[in-house]
Amino acid sequence: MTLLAVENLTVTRGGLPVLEGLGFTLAAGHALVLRGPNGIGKTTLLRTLAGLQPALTGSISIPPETMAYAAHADGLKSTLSVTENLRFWASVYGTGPIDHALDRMNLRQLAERPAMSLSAGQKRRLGLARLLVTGRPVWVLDEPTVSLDAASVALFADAVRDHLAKGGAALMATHIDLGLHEAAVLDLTPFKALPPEEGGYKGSFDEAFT
Ligand SMILES: Nc1ncnc2c1ncn2[C@@H]1O[C@H](COP(=O)(O)OP(=O)(O)OP(=O)(O)O)[C@@H](O)[C@H]1O
Repeated sequence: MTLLAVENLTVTRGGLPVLEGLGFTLAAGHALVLRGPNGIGKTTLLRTLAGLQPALTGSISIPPETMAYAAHADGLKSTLSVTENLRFWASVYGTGPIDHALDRMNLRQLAERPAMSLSAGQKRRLGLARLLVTGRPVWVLDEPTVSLDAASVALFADAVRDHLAKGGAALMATHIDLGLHEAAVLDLTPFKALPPEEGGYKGSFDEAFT
C-alpha cells in the first residue's frame, strides 16, 4: 500500500528552485534514504513534504494526519521532564501509553530529568522517542542521528525496523550509514535544478500575475 506519492515535484529556497522533477513513492513497510551533498536540498524537500512550505510544481499525495515530521530542532519542552514531554506529545496526537517509547530509546533512567538537563544525544533520543508516541505511520526525518553515538544509532535503526515491520514507512535524509540494509536510497543529485544563468527557472514578472 502506497503511503506517500510524489510526482514531478519542484521545491524552492529563497524563491528559486533547488530540486526539480522529483518523483517517488513510499509504501507501507518501506524506508527510503535521501542522499546528496550539503546544500542539494534535502531539508528543503522534507520541509515541503511536511507542508511547511509550498512546492513550485508537482503533487504530494499522503492521507491526512499520517505524517510525523522530525526536523533538526527537537521541539522539546525544556522545563518538562522526559516523561512529561512524551505525555504531552501523546496527548497532542491523541495516543496512549509512552512506556514503549521510553524503553525503545533507552530513556527509562532519564525519565524524571527535565529536558533542558539532557545532553545533546539524550535530547535527540527523546526527540526520536516522540515519533513513537505519535502513532503516525509515515516518519519524515531530517538527519535523525545527529549527536547520537554508535549505540544510539543502532537503537534508532532498530526502532525504524520495528516501525516498518508494523506497516509504517520512513523517509530520511542522512549522511551516515544507519545499517538499515533494507532501506532504498534516492540520490538527489540528478534532480538538482539548473541555476538561471544555465537556463533554469528565472521566474517571471508576468507569471506573478497569472
Ligand atoms: N533562507 C534561505 N534563502 C535562500 N537559500 C537558502 C536558504 N536556506 C538555505 N538555502 C539554500 O538552499 C539550498 C538547499 O538547502 P538545504 O538546507 O535544503 O540543503 P541540504 O541538502 O539539506 O543540506 P545539508 O546536507 O547541508 O543539510 C542550499 O543551497 C542553501 O544554501
